[in-house]
Amino acid sequence: MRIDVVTIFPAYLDPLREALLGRAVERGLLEIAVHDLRRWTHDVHQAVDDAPYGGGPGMVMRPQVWGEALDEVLPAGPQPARLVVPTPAGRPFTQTTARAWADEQRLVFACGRYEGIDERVLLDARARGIEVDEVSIGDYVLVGGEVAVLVMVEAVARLLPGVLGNPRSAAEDSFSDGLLEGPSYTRPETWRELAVPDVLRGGNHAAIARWRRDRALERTRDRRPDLLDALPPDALDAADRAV
Ligand SMILES: N#Cc1c(-c2ccc3ccn(Cc4ccccn4)c3c2)n[nH]c1N
Repeated sequence: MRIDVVTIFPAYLDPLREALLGRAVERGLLEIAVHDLRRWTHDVHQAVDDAPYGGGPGMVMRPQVWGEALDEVLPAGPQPARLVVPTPAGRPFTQTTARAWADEQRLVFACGRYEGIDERVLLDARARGIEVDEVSIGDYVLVGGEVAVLVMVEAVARLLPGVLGNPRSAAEDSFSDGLLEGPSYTRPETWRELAVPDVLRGGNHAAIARWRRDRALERTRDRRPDLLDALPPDALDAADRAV
């Protein structure tokens, strides 16, 4: 997979070169290129924004600059690519989204700032046959798209083959079965007079699986009842429903 990110703050994306993702890039499991949007300005001030038509607070990012940038980074043509535009007005980005995007050959992220990007940039991309997803990482307002891109790139990249040391981690993490993960423990057996639950030290794998499922159901019911409501009818068996 190749990932391109266009932004006026390229350094915001430096964390993509660190740790797990940095190692994945070094190992050739994915490519990441970050582009400074100001490269496509032609004025001495390198202006990327202007006042909104119709008035209102803040500024809007100019279509000319974005148009030239995306013409170069995401040229029209038969390449399967997806343009992702983070926005507070977007569809929710979820684990399901991450899984779908993990199958893409190319993802191009457009990081807006100010009050966002002129709508015609997205219309033009769609008119050029490019899949455009406007997505939000949560119901709160950030200052720009860069942090959202860090979140989404990590969520997608960890699903790529070979990126995680243990592929079971991605298959069994939160949301993989529609539930939140339950509590985890490691050594020592007792810490500040708090003991690890006996069942986890007992070696009975069926009992451990049951205990973990029960804790996941309890936690999901307590913190995210909406996820329980969204489960398919046959997702919970009688033992689950008794929790
Ligand atoms: N994903 C996501 C986001 C964002 C986000 C993403 C991109 C931009 C580009 C500019 N702004 C500031 C801004 C403030 C007010 C109205 C419009 N835009 C962004 C915010 N906020 N919250 C999320 N979950």
